[in-house]
Amino acid sequence: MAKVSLDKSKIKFLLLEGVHQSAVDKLTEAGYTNIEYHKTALPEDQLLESVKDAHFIGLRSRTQLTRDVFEAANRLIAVGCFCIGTNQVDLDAAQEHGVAVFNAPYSNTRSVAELVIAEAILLLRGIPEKNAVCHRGGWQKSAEGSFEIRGKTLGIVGYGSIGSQVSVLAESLGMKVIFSDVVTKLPLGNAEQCKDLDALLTKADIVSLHVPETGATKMMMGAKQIKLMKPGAILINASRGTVVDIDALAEALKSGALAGAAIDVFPSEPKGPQDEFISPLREFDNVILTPHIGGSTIEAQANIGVEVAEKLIKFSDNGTTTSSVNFPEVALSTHTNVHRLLHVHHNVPGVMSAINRLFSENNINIIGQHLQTNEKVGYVVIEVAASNSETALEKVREVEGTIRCRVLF
Ligand SMILES: NC(=O)C1=CN([C@@H]2O[C@H](COP(=O)(O)OP(=O)(O)OC[C@H]3O[C@@H](n4cnc5c(N)ncnc54)[C@H](O)[C@@H]3O)[C@@H](O)[C@H]2O)C=CC1
Ligand SMILES: O=C(O)C(=O)COP(=O)(O)O
Repeated sequence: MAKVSLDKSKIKFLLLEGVHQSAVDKLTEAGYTNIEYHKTALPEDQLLESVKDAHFIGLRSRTQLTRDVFEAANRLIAVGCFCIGTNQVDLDAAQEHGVAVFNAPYSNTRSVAELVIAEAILLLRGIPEKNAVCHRGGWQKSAEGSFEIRGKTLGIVGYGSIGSQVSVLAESLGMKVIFSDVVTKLPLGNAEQCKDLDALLTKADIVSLHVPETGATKMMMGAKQIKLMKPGAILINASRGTVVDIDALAEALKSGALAGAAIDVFPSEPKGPQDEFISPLREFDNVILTPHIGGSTIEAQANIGVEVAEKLIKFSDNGTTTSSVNFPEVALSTHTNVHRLLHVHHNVPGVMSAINRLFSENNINIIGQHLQTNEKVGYVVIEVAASNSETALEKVREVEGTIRCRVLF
């Protein structure tokens, strides 16, 4: 019988930005040996070249997967974001090209939350300045401007996985927690939801941002919002660099309106260690600057490697799209004695009836069918007898509205 599915050794995984070895190990164990591994993000021209024959891409927050990349990646079937954020991927373009995108929504939550709490303690004690003074030979032994975090009010903006985890840790340290979110959320512990961001800003001693990058969160902490913060308050941002107006923050620090800040993410981040980190915040000793390492712990990275690799393997091996961020979710068991056609199509009237008609006209029995749709695309998995799969694949590919179709033995 003619081959209708690729050998695993021919399925190329392009792994970027030093995703953890645990991902490589998982893929290899599952028989996927064609792995192009890069420790860093690739320059755009090199990325466009490397994606040409890639079936899967694995990346972190740095690599921008634009529409141009999807246009160049003819064979691509899925993207794995080995992180939480998916703003670096043009999800609409991915969907239009029939490419499923996965991420690791929880694996580095705790790492970010721990860092935020540590920064809150250090900043309220004025440690970053005192540390800098010591390094320069000084000795600033004073309680002036140093406070315990116990009893202080933490304002969490975005009460999702990370925000709510920060909330629990903060309360365990005796902080009062308030939060704002676009969605009404069940408060954990004694936390209280504020009516809006402005209300939170006027009450919090420390404001910590945990929103995703969206149109609505872009510059949500601008000059106006920063001015609403309490005199001597502290701002922590480990969400995305576009959320804070860095120049306005620098102004507030210069004038002494804010007592300090901890910033992990920036509007423009160096591409790698070879590039200089440029920011107006470099001059402030009372600002903790970190190179986007909120989720960078050994534990988080190892877990993320396994979690995302498993999602890609499942999708490749049996078509499961559970927890995809842009694709209709179909959960499938392993298939035995049948071949599976995985058909991605535009969600327009007539596609499914055309597919079913075609099966009936060609006398191909449908053993199982699993369909899920979202607003734009439909994903149908059709199980047929092995002897029918080649013809079935040939036929369904011709159905108008088809984006892509592959077959699994
Ligand atoms: N610094 C780092 O290394 C890391 C940064 N991140 C960033 O943290 C973000 C948050 O992560 P999670 O908590 O896991 O996400 P999540 O999706 O669980 O929570 C985000 C929360 O923000 C809320 N939200 C969305 N738009 C909002 C708006 N305009 N105003 C107020 N609230 C809004 C949502 O309703 C949700 O409750 C990620 O999207 C990512 O960008 C995540 C991991 C590591
Ligand atoms: O998980 C996220 O969204 C992050 O921002 C972490 O990104 P990274 O994997 O460290 O490039």
